[in-house]
Amino acid sequence: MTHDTIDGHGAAGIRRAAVVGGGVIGAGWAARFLLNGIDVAFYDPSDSARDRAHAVLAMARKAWARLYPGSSVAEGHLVFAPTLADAVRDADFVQESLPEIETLKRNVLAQIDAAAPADTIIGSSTSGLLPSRLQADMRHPGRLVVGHPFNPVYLLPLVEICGGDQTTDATRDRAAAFYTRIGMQVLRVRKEVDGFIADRLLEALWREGLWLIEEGVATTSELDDAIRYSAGLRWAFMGTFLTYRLAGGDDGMRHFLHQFGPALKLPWTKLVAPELTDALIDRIATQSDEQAAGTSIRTLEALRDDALVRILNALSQVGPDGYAAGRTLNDFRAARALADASTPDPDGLIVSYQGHVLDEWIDYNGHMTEHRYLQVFGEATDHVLALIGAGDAYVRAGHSFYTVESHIRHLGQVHAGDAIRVRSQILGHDAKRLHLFHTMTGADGTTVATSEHMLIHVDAQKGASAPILPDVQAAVAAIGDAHAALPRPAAAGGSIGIRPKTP
Ligand SMILES: NC(=O)C1=CN([C@@H]2O[C@H](COP(=O)(O)OP(=O)(O)OC[C@H]3O[C@@H](n4cnc5c(N)ncnc54)[C@H](O)[C@@H]3O)[C@@H](O)[C@H]2O)C=CC1
Ligand SMILES: C[N+](C)(C)CC(=O)CC(=O)[O-]
Repeated sequence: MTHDTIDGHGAAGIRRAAVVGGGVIGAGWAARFLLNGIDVAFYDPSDSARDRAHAVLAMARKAWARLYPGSSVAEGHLVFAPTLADAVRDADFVQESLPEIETLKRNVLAQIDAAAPADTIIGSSTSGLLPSRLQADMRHPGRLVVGHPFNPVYLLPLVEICGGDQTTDATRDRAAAFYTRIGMQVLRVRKEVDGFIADRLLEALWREGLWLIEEGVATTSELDDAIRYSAGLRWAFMGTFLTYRLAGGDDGMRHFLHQFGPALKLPWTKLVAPELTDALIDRIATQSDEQAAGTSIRTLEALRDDALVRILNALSQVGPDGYAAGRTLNDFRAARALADASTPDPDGLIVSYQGHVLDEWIDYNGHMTEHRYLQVFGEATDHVLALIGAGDAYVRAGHSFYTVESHIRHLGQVHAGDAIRVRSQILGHDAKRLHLFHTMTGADGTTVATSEHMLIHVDAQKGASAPILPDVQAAVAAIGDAHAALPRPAAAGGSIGIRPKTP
C-alpha cells in the first residue's frame, strides 16, 4: 500500500478546514474532518445544508463508534460561516464540493483563492472535471488539487489525487499527507484525465447498465443483483485484475487473457450512453422506486453504513495486518492510537474515551442504559491497554488481559447526543494484575459514573494467568508510578451493600 508520511510537509499542522458546498459530499467531508479533531467552517447558502450536515455527522459518529471504539480523539468544532470569505479566511485546508458545473466551480475557486491564506491547500471534490481547467482563473493555481472522494466520504477510504498543469508537487504531497492523516487511502492519478480512474470504471459499468435497461434486457433491481451476489463481493477486496488472475487458474493472468481476451473483439459490451429521454428517465426512476419498495433514503443510508462498517471490520481481520481497505483501517487505527496517547490531561490522567451518547444507547427511562456504561468503560480499558503496549498486536501474539472484577457507580444521567469523556487512573499493578479506575464526565465536567476494574494477565493459548511481558510491565510501571502520586479517588475499593442507618 502507498502510505504517504503522516506529518510530512506540515499535514499534522492542519487544524482548521473549510468546507465549501455542503451537500452529500461536503457534509461527508465535514464529518470526516470533525471526527479527526479538525475544526470545520462550513459554507453553503442552501437552507437545508445545516440540517443535512447534522444528519450526516450523526450517521458518521455512529459508524466511527463501531470502527474506532474507545478512541479518545476529541471531535472538532463545527461552525456555519455566513459568507465564503468567513469560511476560508483562517482555514489551513479548503475542500470544495460544489455542484459539478465547471463555470460555477471556477468562479468560486477564484473567490476562495482570493480569501484564503496564501499557503492553504485547496482540494476539489470534482468527480471528473480537469484540474488544469478548474485552476485557470486562480491567482495561485499551484495550490489547487483534485481530491476526489467516494460516498459516504466518512466511511470509504479512497481519495484520488490529481493535479493540473500548474499544481505544484508540494501541493500534491501535502494534500496526500493530509488525506492519509485523516484515514484515507490515497491513489495518485499519474496523468490528468477526465473522470480520473475510478469514475471511468464506474461510468463504463453504468453506461452498460443504462443500455441494458433501454433494451429491456434487465431492470435496475436485476442489474444490482447481478453485481451484489457476484463480482461486488470480491471487488471489495480484490478488484478486477487480482480476481481475474485467479480466474486464469494456475497459469494466472496470461491464461485468462488467452481464454477471455478474444471476446473483447465480439464485443459483448456497448458502452454507449443511451439518450436519456423523458421516457427512459421515467422507466429507470419507476424501476428504482419499485426496487426501494418504499424504504426511505435515510433507512437505505443506515443500511449501507451498517454493511460498510461490517465489511471494513471484517477486512481488518484478514491476514496478519488486514487486507485491502481493512489494512488502511488498521493503519489508521494505529495512527489514532498514537494520537490518543498524546491527548493531554491537566490532571495527569489518561484521556481514554471521548464521544457522544448514541440514540440506540437510550433505554425506556430516556437516558443511557446501564450496559452501555460497561461498553464505554470497556473501551476505555482497551485504550489504556493499547497505551501500555497490550493492544491488537499483543493480543494476536497470544497475550492478553482479562477483566476479573468490575464495579460501576451511576452518579448522573446522560441523554442522546450528550458528549461524554472518560479519564483513567492506574491504581495498582503487580507481575500479573492491573487495577484501573475510570471516571466518566458529561459536557459540563460533572461526574456521571465511575468504574473500577481488576484485570489479570493471561497466556491466551494456555488459558491461564501469566506474568505481564517485560515491555508492557515497564510501560505500566512508568504510568502507574506517575499515577500513584495523584490523589486516589475516594470511591476506590468501595463495596456494595445496604449499610445500617446510624440512629
Ligand atoms: N454525490 C456523489 O456521489 C459524489 C460527488 N462528488 C463530487 O462532489 C461535488 C459535490 O457533489 P454533491 O455533494 O453530490 O452535490 P450536492 O448537489 O449534493 O451538493 C452541492 C452543494 O453545493 C451547494 N452550493 C451551490 N452553490 C454554492 C456556492 N456558490 N457556494 C457554496 N455552496 C454552494 C448547494 O447548496 C449544495 O448543497 C461534485 O463536484 C461531485 O462531482 C464526488 C464524489 C461522489
Ligand atoms: C456518480 N459520481 C460520479 C458522482 C460518483 C463518484 O464520483 C464517486 C462515487 O462515490 O461513486
